[in-house]
Amino acid sequence: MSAPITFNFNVGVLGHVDSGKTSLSKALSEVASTASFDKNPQSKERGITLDLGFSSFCVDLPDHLRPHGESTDNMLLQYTLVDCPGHASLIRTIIGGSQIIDLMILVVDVTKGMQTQTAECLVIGEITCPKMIVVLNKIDLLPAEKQKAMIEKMTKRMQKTLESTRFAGCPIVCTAANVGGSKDIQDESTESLGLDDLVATLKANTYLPKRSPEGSFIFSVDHCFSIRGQGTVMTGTVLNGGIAVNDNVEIPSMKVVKKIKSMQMFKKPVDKIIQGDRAGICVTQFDPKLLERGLVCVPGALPTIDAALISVEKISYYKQQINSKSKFHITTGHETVMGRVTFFGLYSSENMDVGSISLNNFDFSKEYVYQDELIGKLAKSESEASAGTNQPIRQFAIVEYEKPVTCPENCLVIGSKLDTDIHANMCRIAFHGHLLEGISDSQYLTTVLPKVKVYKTKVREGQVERCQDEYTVIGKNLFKKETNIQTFVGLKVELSTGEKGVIEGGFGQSGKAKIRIPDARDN
Ligand SMILES: Nc1nc2c(ncn2[C@@H]2O[C@H](COP(=O)(O)OP(=O)(O)OP(=O)(O)O)[C@@H](O)[C@H]2O)c(=O)[nH]1
Repeated sequence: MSAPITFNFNVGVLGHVDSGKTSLSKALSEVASTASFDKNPQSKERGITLDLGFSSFCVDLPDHLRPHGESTDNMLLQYTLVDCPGHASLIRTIIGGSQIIDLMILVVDVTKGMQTQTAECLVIGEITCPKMIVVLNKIDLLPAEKQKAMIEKMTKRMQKTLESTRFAGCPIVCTAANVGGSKDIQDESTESLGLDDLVATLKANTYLPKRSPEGSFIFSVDHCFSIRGQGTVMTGTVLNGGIAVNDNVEIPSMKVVKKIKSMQMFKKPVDKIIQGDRAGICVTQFDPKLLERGLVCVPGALPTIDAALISVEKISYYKQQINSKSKFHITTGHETVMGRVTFFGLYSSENMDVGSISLNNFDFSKEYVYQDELIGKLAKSESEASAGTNQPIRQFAIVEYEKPVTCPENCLVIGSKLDTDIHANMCRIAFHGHLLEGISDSQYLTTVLPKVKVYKTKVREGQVERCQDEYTVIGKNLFKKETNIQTFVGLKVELSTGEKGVIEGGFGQSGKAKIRIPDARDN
């Protein structure tokens, strides 16, 4: 029989520390590759491959994924499980792998429910993952007589939590990945419950992700070792594009270009690899200690930058104040480096295509207003922003990195405070966005940054001079004669009578302002 056609589907296994991610990944691989639902002998042959948190198993391609009614006899679906660490490094690892995670399994310890990192994983999932399955693990720890009721209660609680997320209504499955919780998950005799149900749910929620060989080849290396007489092997995942044997790859962190001698996918030699594939790439010899983890690409595809213009969206679970000019851990693509962040907002309704935004597009003299802690007041929608509140329509930031970062264009950016005590029960992820422009010319930055003026949030008091009409009053003593009132248009005003209005513009030449009281119309 000819070699089977294998489709690959990447599953991220995430959850709080000790929820049972590793146990579940192991049990899932074993159950799936030995269970009766696999009639194809090839799937067993491929078995489990374990390396640094990655494992994989194959099943027959489920019917709903069969292309155009073709027979699936010789088609396999390979699941690659990415068992993500539950600790602080989680964010780095997950964001690193997020571009290839097609579905996330969120593991919850059923005896504990949502924990801090469960929430963080949910946040990361919302940013990066199209689909999710929740697994309530360790059901064996629930007393038999109360098991059903407790599972129901926890399921309801999870459903409620998920209601406000993109994952509302996602499947919730109960398991015991390691009945009795033997400390040694390598123990062959471990017993599990609910795994068949999980595999069935996983299959039902699997889709064939679009993988493209187009675009610049970018490969995330998670392991590197040398084979005497052959070369150095880098194992990892193709994030973008594709590459073939004999092509050259660049290792930006080492500033070298190497020729690809051979490649393997799950122990079988291959000539080409494309986006989403997990592979080992053997290149001409170099010291593997110099590259434990990192990115590799076609020469020139990954610029190194010192600063960046990014788009910004606040994470609602992050409760601390976010001040402009403060420092965050900034994960840009695959690297996490401290950065000083200057936030600013675009208030103008000017039609700007975010994809084409660069610092050159901004007219820093008049179009935009900047505030500190502005991000905390993010508008929920464009209509809210343009309805006359002082909310920016879009938010941006300039990040100045403490050391240079090598990253793909338009990559994901996440701002977090990873030094927050993990036990403090607080979400550490503050905002996310995309890289809009990398800046490697620090001189350019010194000319641009001073133009981003930060206005402190201030309350000014003035008096109503007179009512101009039913809905408009003229206010005085709010601004100085020389102030450009245009930059304050849209800001909120509250009258001592409790009515709320917005600044509509200047009035006359002496710093007076026209204030619209929309509520007056409704009364
Ligand atoms: N009773 C019971 N114990 C379990 C179950 N699943 C895992 N455990 C135990 O829980 C502990 C943590 O399991 P791991 O699989 O290492 O958890 P993890 O989430 O991968 O842990 P980190 O990677 O450290 O975050 C181990 O002692 C396991 O044996 C289960 O279903 N039932």
